[in-house]
Amino acid sequence: MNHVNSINQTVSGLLATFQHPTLQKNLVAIKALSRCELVDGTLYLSLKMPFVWDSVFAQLQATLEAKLLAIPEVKQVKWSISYEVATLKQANNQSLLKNVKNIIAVSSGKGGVGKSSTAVNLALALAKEGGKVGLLDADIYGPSIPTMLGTKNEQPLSPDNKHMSPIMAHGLATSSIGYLVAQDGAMVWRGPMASKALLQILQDTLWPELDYMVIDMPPGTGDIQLTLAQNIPVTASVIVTTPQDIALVDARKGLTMFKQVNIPTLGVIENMSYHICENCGHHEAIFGEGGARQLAEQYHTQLLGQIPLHRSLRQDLDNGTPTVINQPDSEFTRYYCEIADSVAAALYWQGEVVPSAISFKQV
Ligand SMILES: Nc1ncnc2c1ncn2[C@@H]1O[C@H](COP(=O)(O)OP(=O)(O)OP(=O)(O)O)[C@@H](O)[C@H]1O
Repeated sequence: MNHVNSINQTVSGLLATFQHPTLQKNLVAIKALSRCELVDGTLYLSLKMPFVWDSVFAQLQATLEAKLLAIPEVKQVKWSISYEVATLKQANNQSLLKNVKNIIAVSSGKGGVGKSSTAVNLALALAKEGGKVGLLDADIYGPSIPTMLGTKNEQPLSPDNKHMSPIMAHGLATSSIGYLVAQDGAMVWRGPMASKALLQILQDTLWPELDYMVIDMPPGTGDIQLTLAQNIPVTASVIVTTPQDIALVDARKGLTMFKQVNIPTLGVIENMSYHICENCGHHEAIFGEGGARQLAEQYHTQLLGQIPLHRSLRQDLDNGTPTVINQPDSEFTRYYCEIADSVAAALYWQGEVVPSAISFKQV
């Protein structure tokens, strides 16, 4: 066997041993290695992944670095990662939205559990992990995304008097009904009207090419949510809950609703899992413990992650710079990034890949 082949085989063998919850098949099986080349003692390793994975990529490097440096010819390793995010088939065979590969609906059975906060930080974390990401605020009752992103005084421009440009915020392409109505304008929407308005915003926004669009759905499981879920070309959903019993009862209704309309659920995110005392760092489970995990098990889905209740998370949102932006190196951002990787991976493994030739076809 020649030298090059033997290094290739050693590297592949090592890569194949790397295990992580985001990998249902190993890196070699999914043909993730796009470059393996030894030049003057430097081993260039490049991965191309079908879902965002930056944080796990850092873990991979830490796990394998020493083993790679133990190969006699290798003096140093230069890693890189790129993405060709897969388009997964939409639920209910809905037509794809132009430029948008995958749509993730973030829902909650009950109001006030932190659905919008989670949607915003999840979208930012998907971007931080390597994706091109959009965020649509579909919470027609109280569109809070513009406040959370610090864009509430902005108004979308219309370059052709028909479509509108998204508002760019912290690297996300965003749109919200909040950009179009007066801030104190009380909105009384009936199901079909709300759904029509939302679909129009979704379709009339000039979205750039996006790997993931996160939709902040209105809270609850009534007619409006059902109509929206059925009419938006959603790929999959995520349910946000707190560990409190009453929130869990409503989260259950959310899981049932998506099942009824055949939209797969990727898992449950538990927000306000425990309170972190600002003075002493003590963790207290003020809303109870273990509820979301049990819920996920009962519905054969996964607990995607747990976010603590902490004053700085609220402050960051109130200031228009969510935690993933304002505290990029914090433990909170790490939690959101881990959730983002789990969401992106679950979407890929649960879904059916649409060949890339038709994935950008306009509807
Ligand atoms: N983990 C957290 N720690 C601290 N504050 C939080 C956390 N999650 C959410 N909040 C705060 O709780 C409030 C409600 O959050 P948010 O608006 O995201 O809830 P929601 O479920 O989207 O509400 P609605 O149902 O009204 O749309 C906000 O002020 C937000 O800043």
